[in-house]
Amino acid sequence: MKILADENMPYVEQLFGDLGTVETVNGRELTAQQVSDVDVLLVRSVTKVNPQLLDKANKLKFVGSATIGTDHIDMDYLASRDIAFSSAPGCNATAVGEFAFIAMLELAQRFNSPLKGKVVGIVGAGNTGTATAKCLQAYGVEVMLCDPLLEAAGDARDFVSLNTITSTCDVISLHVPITKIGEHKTWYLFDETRLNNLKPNTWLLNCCRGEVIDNRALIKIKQQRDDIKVVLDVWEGEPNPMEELVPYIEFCTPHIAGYSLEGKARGTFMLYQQLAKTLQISTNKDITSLLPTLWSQQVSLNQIPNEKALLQLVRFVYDLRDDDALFRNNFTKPHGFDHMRKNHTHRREFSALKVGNIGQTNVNWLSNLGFSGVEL
Ligand SMILES: NC(=O)C1=CN([C@@H]2O[C@H](COP(=O)(O)OP(=O)(O)OC[C@H]3O[C@@H](n4cnc5c(N)ncnc54)[C@H](O)[C@@H]3O)[C@@H](O)[C@H]2O)C=CC1
Ligand SMILES: O=C(O)C(=O)[C@H](O)COP(=O)(O)O
Repeated sequence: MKILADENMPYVEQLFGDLGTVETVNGRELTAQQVSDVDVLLVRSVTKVNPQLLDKANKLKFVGSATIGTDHIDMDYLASRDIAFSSAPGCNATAVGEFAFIAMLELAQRFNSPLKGKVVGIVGAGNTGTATAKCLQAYGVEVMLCDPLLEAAGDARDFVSLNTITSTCDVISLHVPITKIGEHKTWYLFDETRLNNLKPNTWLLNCCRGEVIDNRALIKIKQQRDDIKVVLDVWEGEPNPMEELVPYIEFCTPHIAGYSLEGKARGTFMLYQQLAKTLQISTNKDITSLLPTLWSQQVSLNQIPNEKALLQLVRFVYDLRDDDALFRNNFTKPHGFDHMRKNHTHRREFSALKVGNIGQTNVNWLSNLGFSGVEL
């Protein structure tokens, strides 16, 4: 069996090696010729899986995407060809939640304006939105959720409208899929009018898809309003972000909010399990044995961390400023955006670090945030 996989998919050989011959390719440049003789195709978000790519792939029986988003996949076409498909819902939700939380702590430090005490609006309360809310609530920050689809489906949580979010919240974090049609379409959900209506000093974070914000309108607004602070992990027109936009953004990253080692490994592992199910073979591998330990496994605290100390703790796991600096130096270089993604040093999730307490300090909220606990 020939298995063709995106080169940015860790652990693919370890997991799929026993099932067939694994070859890796540049997913953005994948051609119809390269997939013409494959049985299994494993992609990431940069590969458009459509008739143009697959028309010659007559042996293909399974397509897997190690991602949460599926906007790059023509599902109807796969169904019409009777090709099994699986994505990896939720695989990197923790990574995105922690990334958004870390970015908010960084903004708080930069503008000397504590996160604690602010109200954060989450737009899209699915896996990544909920993971973001979980971090914020563990730290004691008030969260408002906006998700008209979940609300209509009877989700028991409290929801508010998008207008309430923009008029009430100090921070807004976007976590919706990209959709171009329907009552709740998200393409340019934040258009010029909505951006104009943001209340003074709003912090706006986008970790979902670039086109949820009209990036040209964002440039225009930022030229007039320096009070709004923006963090972008995703960009309209990837892999070529608008060069004029970058100087207006506080923290810039190349679509790596979901790039924790755990998140990527989970994505590959979920596809391995789904392929095994499709082929009706039993699996004998587990994900934990694949993951290395963090360079430092444990830190001890002797007092309850204040916000500054919390930022130091999270920087110990992931320092967002490093990726921001790399971005600014590299995004205009040829293939710069994809090169940064390919060579990204996968950060670890909070759970990779054990946080213990010395003395009577209660750090339960840090376990709620995701850190592993340790008895000292
Ligand atoms: N930056 C990155 O590295 C990553 C980006 N993503 C992106 O984030 C998106 C969301 O991921 P998940 O939370 O896991 O998906 P999900 O499907 O679990 O949740 C998305 C939620 O958005 C809601 N929604 C849809 N339209 C809405 C609207 N107009 N207003 C408010 N809510 C709306 C849906 O009802 C759903 O509950 C993915 O589709 C993907 O495009 C996902 C993972 C990593
Ligand atoms: O899961 C998703 O959806 C994402 O946006 C991925 O984290 C993007 O990563 P790649 O698939 O482009 O490597």
